[in-house]
Amino acid sequence: MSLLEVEKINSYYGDSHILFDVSMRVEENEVIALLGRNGAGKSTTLKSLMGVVKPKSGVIRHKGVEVQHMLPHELAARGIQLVPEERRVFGSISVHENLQLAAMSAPDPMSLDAIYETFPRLAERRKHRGKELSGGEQQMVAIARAMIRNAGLILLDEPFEGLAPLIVRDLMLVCRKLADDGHTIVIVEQNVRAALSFAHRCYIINNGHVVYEGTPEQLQYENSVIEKYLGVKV
Ligand SMILES: Nc1ncnc2c1ncn2[C@@H]1O[C@H](COP(=O)(O)OP(=O)(O)OP(=O)(O)O)[C@@H](O)[C@H]1O
Repeated sequence: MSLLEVEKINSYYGDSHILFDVSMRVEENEVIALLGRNGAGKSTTLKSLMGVVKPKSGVIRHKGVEVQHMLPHELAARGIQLVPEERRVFGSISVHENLQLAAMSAPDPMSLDAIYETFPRLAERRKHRGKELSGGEQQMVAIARAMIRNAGLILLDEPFEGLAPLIVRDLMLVCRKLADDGHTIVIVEQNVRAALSFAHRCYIINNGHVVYEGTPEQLQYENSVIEKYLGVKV
């Protein structure tokens, strides 16, 4: 049994049909990259996994239990945590206080010492206020908050968006460490090369359809797929 099984979900915004029979699976300890052009349906897929958008048909199973009817807070309680594109770090309180707040709202929080081990940069910046952090550091706080809640499945929505290349590199190292430590992650990202540098498998979505599934190694030989659906070199 996979940790997450998505079977033929169809999601809509009002009357607009956005996802068409999207199927995918996520194994425990696996990092999955969801790739595709702007407007392809990647964020809508994440929102469907998080209960923010309710699929009109299809099944989503988490640990073998059907969850497609559940509300976001019920899915969060099951250990599915979304790190949204807008990072929502509290600007007027310190990094440490931001993390403490996350720990206070979790039933069985991870220790902050363990978090600081994974994110040494946050340990250095623990006394700085949220608004004094760079975009990459804010993204680290957002990811750390999901980890503190002992997320069994972390959904990352465009974590590298709008960050300078050097900061993307730092954050990629963090993501690679999370992958090496066995965290299960679904990452939506426009920066294909960055996402594929630590993903185990990827799905490409185009016009709301899954058009490719494979490992980054397999994908690098699929020039026509890359050109048609991603428009970049991998
Ligand atoms: N709230 C909404 N209401 C109506 N249509 C929406 C809404 N959000 C997204 N869409 C449309 O749904 C389609 C898929 O959008 P989605 O955000 O899932 O794409 P994406 O692959 O994540 O792309 P991007 O990287 O640009 O966010 C697009 O055509 C988009 O215009």
